[in-house]
Amino acid sequence: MSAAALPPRVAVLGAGSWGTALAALACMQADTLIWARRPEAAHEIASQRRNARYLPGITLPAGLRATSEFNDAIAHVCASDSDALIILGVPVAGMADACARLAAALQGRSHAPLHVVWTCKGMQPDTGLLPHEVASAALGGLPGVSLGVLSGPSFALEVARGLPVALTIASTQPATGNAVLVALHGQHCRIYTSDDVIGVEVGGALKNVMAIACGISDGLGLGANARAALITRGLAEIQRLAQALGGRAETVQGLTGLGDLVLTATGPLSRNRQVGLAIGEGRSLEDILAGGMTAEGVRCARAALALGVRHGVELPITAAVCRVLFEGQAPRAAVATLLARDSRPESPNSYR
Ligand SMILES: NC(=O)C1=CN([C@@H]2O[C@H](COP(=O)(O)OP(=O)(O)OC[C@H]3O[C@@H](n4cnc5c(N)ncnc54)[C@H](OP(=O)(O)O)[C@@H]3O)[C@@H](O)[C@H]2O)C=CC1
Ligand SMILES: O=C(CO)COP(=O)(O)O
Repeated sequence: MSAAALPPRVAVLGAGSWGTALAALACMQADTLIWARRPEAAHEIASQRRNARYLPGITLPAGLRATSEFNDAIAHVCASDSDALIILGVPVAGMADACARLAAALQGRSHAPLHVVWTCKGMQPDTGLLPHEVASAALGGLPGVSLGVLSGPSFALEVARGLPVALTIASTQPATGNAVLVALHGQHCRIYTSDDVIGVEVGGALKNVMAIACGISDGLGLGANARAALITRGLAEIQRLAQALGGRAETVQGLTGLGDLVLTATGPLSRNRQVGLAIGEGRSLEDILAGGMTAEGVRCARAALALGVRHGVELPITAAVCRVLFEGQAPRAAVATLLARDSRPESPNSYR
């Protein structure tokens, strides 16, 4: 697959840090409009070239247009006479809402092939549904609409600064991979393609939980050896769940699994790691999340554990994170419990 075709029109729905950084990237080669639900956020992007709350210090490209009118964003892509791309930049908690809104806005509109891709990393808290299940329920039956997930190791602030990044688009529809490739693959951004939607989504969801675990360990001052062990055994845990759900081990070992796990578990910009660090230093979860920070590993930990139970997959690190976050177990006691487990073969599948 090459990036030879004309770039599609792009609408980015959600103007937080990642939506804005992706829109800034896309507008370098595609006609791009970003939608923010708050009018003042759209106005700040359009008139001041800034999104100070989410990307402090960044000047956005002059070519990026913004709106707070949802229908304007949908009209922008539907007006295209060739393939167009919608990127959902909302967290997993806003995914069902955004998909329902999108489905309603598309009713009765004609459009060329429309590719809808999401960037969220997590699971629905109550149901454990992965993002593709949420998207399929709302959008799956719509004619001319195909779906995919865009993921990988990518701190929004670094991307907004024009630093290099590699991302993976996973879709069962090659045309969706191609639309993302043509819109985003370029000087600073490499796009890889995959058809393993489940593997990509489980990697993105669980790496946040592992980043919390590594943050806790570092906050306790347990050292680099402990962090390396958590990353490696965390990867094995992610692989077990991904395979049980139908994903592939090779995907977990790629950008969206290992790559994003290493980034998030060690990178100072990670909000999930910051949550873990603060817990390890003795702060309460309520206090840490009081400012409204997006840290999807918190709610994902419980959903993933329940999913593991349903599928007979043991997730010891996820279970330890849950005990610390939700059951009041002291972080040091959780570490002791992990260390006291019986020895076993290192293979990720030795648990099943
Ligand atoms: N930040 C990063 O480096 C990366 C993030 N991601 C993933 O991308 C997703 C978005 O994260 P990120 O941009 O960081 O999050 P942020 O917290 O920075 O921003 C979230 C944005 O989504 C908006 N939003 C939230 N709920 C809804 C909703 N129901 N309808 C419409 N808009 C909504 C918020 O609007 P408002 O401002 O009005 O509250 C805000 O603009 C997450 O799943 C994250 O894991 C992936 C790769 C990198
Ligand atoms: O997903 C991310 C980088 O790929 C961002 O991680 P955090 O949500 O922990 O900040």
